[in-house]
Amino acid sequence: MSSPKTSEPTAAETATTAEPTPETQSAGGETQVDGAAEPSNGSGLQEPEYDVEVKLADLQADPNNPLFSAKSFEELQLSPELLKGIRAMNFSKPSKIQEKALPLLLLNPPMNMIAQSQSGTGKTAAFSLNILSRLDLNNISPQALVLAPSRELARQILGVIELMGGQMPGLKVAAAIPNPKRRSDRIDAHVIVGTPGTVMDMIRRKNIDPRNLKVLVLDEADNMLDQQGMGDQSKRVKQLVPRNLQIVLFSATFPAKVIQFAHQFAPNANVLTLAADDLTIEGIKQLYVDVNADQDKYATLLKFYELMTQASSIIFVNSRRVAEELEQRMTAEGHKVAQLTGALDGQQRDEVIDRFRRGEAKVLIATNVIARGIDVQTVTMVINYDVPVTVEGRPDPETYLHRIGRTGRFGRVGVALTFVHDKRSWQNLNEIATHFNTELHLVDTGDWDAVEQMISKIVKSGRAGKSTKEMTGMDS
Ligand SMILES: Nc1ncnc2c1ncn2[C@@H]1O[C@H](COP(=O)(O)OP(=O)(O)OP(=O)(O)O)[C@@H](O)[C@H]1O
Repeated sequence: MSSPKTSEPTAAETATTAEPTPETQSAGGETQVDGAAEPSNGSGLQEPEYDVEVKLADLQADPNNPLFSAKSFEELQLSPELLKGIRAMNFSKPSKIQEKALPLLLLNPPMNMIAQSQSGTGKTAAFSLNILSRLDLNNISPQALVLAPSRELARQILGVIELMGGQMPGLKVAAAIPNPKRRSDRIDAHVIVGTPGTVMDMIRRKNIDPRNLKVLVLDEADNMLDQQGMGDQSKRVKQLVPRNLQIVLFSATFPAKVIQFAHQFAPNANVLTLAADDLTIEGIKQLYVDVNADQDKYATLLKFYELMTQASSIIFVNSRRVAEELEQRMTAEGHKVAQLTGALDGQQRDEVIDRFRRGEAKVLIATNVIARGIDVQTVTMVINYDVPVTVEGRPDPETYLHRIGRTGRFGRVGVALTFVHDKRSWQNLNEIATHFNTELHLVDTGDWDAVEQMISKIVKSGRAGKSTKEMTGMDS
């Protein structure tokens, strides 16, 4: 990053309020599996090139054995119903993480797994296939439990499992997310997907019977295990479920501070990891804009508005207050935006995210509640209106990575644009870029035509695969 043109901030300028709900926190990490660029998938999209390191808990699985790298779904000996489900999703071959993780996940007797792969590379399908292949459909009691950090993500995972298991007769999948009207309802389903607080509460009230659980998945596992995230809740859930179940931890990030706890939580796990340099996705063009003062941020944001509405965009902010202010101001000026923060009730949150998924709302202003896991393929632009920071006000590389990962899903291209407005925010972003050893490009707001042309070109091109220079007109 080039040096900031902005001056030293005042304390007031730098103060940011992290979203206080338990469903907001971040994660970060380093790690590395082998592999070359994927040929085109069924969708015509191409996965980015990256290496995954495999660490096996015991040597019963030889990583060089072709059985432990599945090049097709057929060779995994899945049921015909599951193969039909995969076809219905238009997946023609496994993604890199699916290729590596599935043979290990499906081993019998089951083994625990800690697996890392970049955002948008198909982790959900990997753990969902494992779950679905282990169910006894004749027994309508919970056999698999998936925990996720937000209701939005839990609902999304539920949708994937239902779609993938759509050909499995009698399959029941249920959500355990906050719902004041159904707090006392008992859940009879084969698979439960929920947020940890609600799941814990429902097990204690005997509305979820944990006795037949065989698989426990923590999606966004680093966040679910972090003491500043949902670590305590996840630990309590684990105390309430059978001891011998298969524990599966998935995330794009595993920062050093949680990795030890992850190994305690999922003992003797097979481990799939990525190198820190491989964490960012090439299809996501990372830009930043340097504005002079806080007030100029809004004016600059408006300049991008038209580009944002060309497809779908998310504007991330660090507090509910800024989300509300931006929404009110933009709406009053006739712009169509929606807002999603932990201040809304569950029903409102569901309505907002569903409208955004359907493309009825194109610009979504959000706090970190939806920074992780949300898969809306039409999102071509992510704006960090505020540089992500931890509750202590430190730069938060993991949240940055998860936020920008809402675009550029499964080989698509996207733009991630971060605003810096003073020395502190510039330093924070610079630390994030250094953490991932990645280059961010300065947008020259002196030439709007060029900016517009460059971003439109990326946004409209839709898919990755071209060189950065070709895509952006910039050297990477
Ligand atoms: N084998 C496959 N072939 C084609 N598309 C796939 C395949 N696997 C997953 N996808 C698609 O890729 C997209 C991203 O998948 P998913 O949401 O599971 O990513 P993720 O790795 O969990 O990302 P995040 O880290 O952001 O949670 C989804 O739209 C999914 O349908």
